[in-house]
Amino acid sequence: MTSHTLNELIAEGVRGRYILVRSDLNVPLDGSTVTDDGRIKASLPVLKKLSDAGARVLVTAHLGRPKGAPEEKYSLKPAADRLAELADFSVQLAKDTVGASAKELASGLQDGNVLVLENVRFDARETSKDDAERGAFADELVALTGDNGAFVDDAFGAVHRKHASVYDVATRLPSYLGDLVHTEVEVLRKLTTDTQRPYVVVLGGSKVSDKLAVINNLLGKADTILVGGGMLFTFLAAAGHKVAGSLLEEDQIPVVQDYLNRAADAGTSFVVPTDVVVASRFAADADHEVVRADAIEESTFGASGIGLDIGPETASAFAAHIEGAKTVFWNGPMGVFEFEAFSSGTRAIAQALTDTVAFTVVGGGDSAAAVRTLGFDDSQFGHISTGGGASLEYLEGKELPGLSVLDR
Ligand SMILES: Nc1ncnc2c1ncn2[C@@H]1O[C@H](COP(=O)(O)OP(=O)(O)O)[C@@H](O)[C@H]1O
Ligand SMILES: O=C(OP(=O)(O)O)[C@H](O)COP(=O)(O)O
Repeated sequence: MTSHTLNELIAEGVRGRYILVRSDLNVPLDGSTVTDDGRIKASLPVLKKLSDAGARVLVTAHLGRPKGAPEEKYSLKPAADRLAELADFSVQLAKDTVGASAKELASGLQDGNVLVLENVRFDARETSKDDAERGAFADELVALTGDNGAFVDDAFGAVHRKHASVYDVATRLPSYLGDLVHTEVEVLRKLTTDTQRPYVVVLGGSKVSDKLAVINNLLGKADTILVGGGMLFTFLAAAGHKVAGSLLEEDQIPVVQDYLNRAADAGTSFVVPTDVVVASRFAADADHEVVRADAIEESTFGASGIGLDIGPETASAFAAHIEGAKTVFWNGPMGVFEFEAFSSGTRAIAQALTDTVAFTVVGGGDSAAAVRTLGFDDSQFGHISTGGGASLEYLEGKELPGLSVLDR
């Protein structure tokens, strides 16, 4: 990559200039409480560097996946409040993204102050597939920076998204690579150029179709793919098993069948769970039991049972693969770790990663949150990436819009 760096921008001089920064502040919340502030802490250094240099910083970010209109539960307020607590500079939050509040607060911004704009996904144009629509939104974001603005992309977790605040603003302003994105890419680049084998990839989480898409290019790259989390049920269904009320993306079954058919020739083996924890309902205090993965509907809860974690036999099998690996990449919790009763699988995988001599990378907002909330420390892993989908797409060798747009 030959992008301009943040240090180059600082050297050009930013005092008094409006600098638009895309950060990834997509943090897990419990009501209005941030349950893991890893992404906020990771975003802080770039904001501080710009603030210290006298820039007037406008931060764009998303939270969750609102449907293109404001929704209070997706407000960036909890994230902005936490950022303000951690920062030694002024942080304000606009009530909108490019509306009256954003304009008024931006125009009153002093040198060194930071203004967070409300969730960019409250505007449907942010994620539109239509270039003109995204462009129009990008124009409005850029207009907030006046006539001497610049753009810094520091949202590693969103570099795989061709969205207005990631991609289109960079085609309109002098643009620079943020330090977080730079560091993340350096680590992942080393992993792809000098992969020590066996290379084991552990996949889970709930963004099933996003992550299934990535497997296509991991075939032949990874030696073993351990399948947990929400996506395991699509694998079980592809093998002809019933999964009761578990998370299932039926339209993805043929995709998974194709992967399973091609795996052996590609030199990649899939390890699919042999047992799962099935619950009576999606709740922390739900009744639950361990059943064979091919007999989920035979649990006490019948067709209404929901698989919320991998079982102990699967966790041990996964741990053995991780123990024998030289490189491990993990994205996506093995189960609904937010509920103690369904956190064992995720805990077992985190433990296995800390025990192995392999180089380990954990990627993803919720995966990083999981290892921290389960009591592990960042220092126990080779690298904790702020991006799950982004790091997976980087590892599969795909061109990432948020990075390629910064290339000179
Ligand atoms: N079996 C399951 N059913 C439903 N949700 C699950 C299951 N296993 C894991 N999850 C959920 O997946 C979420 C994280 O998924 P995802 O966003 O894809 O991960 P990351 O942010 O690490 O990339 C967690 O909130 C977890 O509760
Ligand atoms: O949480 C994120 O990605 P991740 O769950 O893959 O780590 C990023 O903030 C991107 O969010 P998105 O997947 O809704 O575009």
